Amino acid sequence: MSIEIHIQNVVKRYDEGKITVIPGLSIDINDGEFFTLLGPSGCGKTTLLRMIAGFNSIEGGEIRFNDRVINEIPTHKRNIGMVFQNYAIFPHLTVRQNVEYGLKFRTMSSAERRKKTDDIMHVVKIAEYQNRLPEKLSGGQQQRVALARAIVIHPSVLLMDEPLSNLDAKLRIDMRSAIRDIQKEVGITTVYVTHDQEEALAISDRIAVMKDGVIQQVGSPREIYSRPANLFVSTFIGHSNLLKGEIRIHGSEKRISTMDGYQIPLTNLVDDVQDGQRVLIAVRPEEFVVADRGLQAEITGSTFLGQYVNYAVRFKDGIAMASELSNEFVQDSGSVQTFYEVKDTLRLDLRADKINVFTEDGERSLIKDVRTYG
Ligand SMILES: Nc1ncnc2c1ncn2[C@@H]1O[C@H](COP(=O)(O)OP(=O)(O)OP(=O)(O)O)[C@@H](O)[C@H]1O
Repeated sequence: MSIEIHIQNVVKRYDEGKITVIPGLSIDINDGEFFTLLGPSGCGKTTLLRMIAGFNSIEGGEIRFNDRVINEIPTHKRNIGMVFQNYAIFPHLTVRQNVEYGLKFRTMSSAERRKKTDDIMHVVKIAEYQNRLPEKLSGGQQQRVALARAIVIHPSVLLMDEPLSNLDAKLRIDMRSAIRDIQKEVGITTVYVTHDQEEALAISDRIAVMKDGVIQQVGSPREIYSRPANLFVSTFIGHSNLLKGEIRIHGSEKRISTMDGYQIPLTNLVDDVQDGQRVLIAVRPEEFVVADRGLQAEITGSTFLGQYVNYAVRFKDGIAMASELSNEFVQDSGSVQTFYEVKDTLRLDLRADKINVFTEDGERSLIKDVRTYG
């Protein structure tokens, strides 16, 4: 069954209404979509997920699954599958019994129950250890069991709250692709909570970035990374180097002037910028180009990371930043040096079509066509 989730102006208050955690939030989640709520600790991700699940009351607005308002519908009647960080699988039951447990409250023949369990263990790739107890499984395998138990009921909606946070770094990466593949195979509309931006970029169809209970931007991973709607999104997702600058308008041409006087022509600024307006320029590390012209920079440190060298750089106007240059890139640039040493000076140009420009207070992007709500 196809399910869209519509969240309209929902409000969450705690402590008898004294604390407002979500002041009025709206999102539409598409059928079959892998949708992620991303934000720093305490921004209200879990609170919102628990409202969708029915564990939290809703103090205003409504949540609908398709046309059906679910505000007052108890959790067990919402047909939801859930996976949390602590797996919550039963230690005294085998893998098969754990998965089958998901079907305990469904009326069906034992043959049907067995077939559904077999099918899902196959999809989630745990059939080979179906007779083992959880203590004989790795963390990743246990999380697969939890996932299998959540989806064996063919839920309308799958909710996951930081399901990978107990796993080590390597396993997290393996499991996030596994979760994504399984979700695409079964096609269940999924809401996923994480504070890990790389995980969100890797796993999601779309991401809602939240801060203090307010959505900052909704968009595809690519949109959010390359065209952040404000400074918060720009610095929360990936690394952004910040430079101060000013708008210069000469006839129909618009430029950004950095503090050391370097001028970057930009063709994609919004129409309402003013000559002399102060702005913030956000540059991803990979948007620097070693060139003959550009910002004067001095290397203040370097970290070798295999594919990349991460350089700390100081610019003439004194702002220090980290710049990641790939080894290959530095070689291909025609520079005589493959690697730079501390105290080396160089010039860094910026990829004008890639950089982002924000109002001085960081509240709004000044790049045309940036979508706040995808
Ligand atoms: N039962 C509660 N009573 C009062 N305040 C609460 C309650 N549950 C959560 N909060 C507050 O609501 C805010 C949002 O919490 P929530 O757990 O939703 O954040 P989160 O974004 O999921 O954070 P994390 O990533 O740390 O889990 C926090 O300030 C938290 O202290």
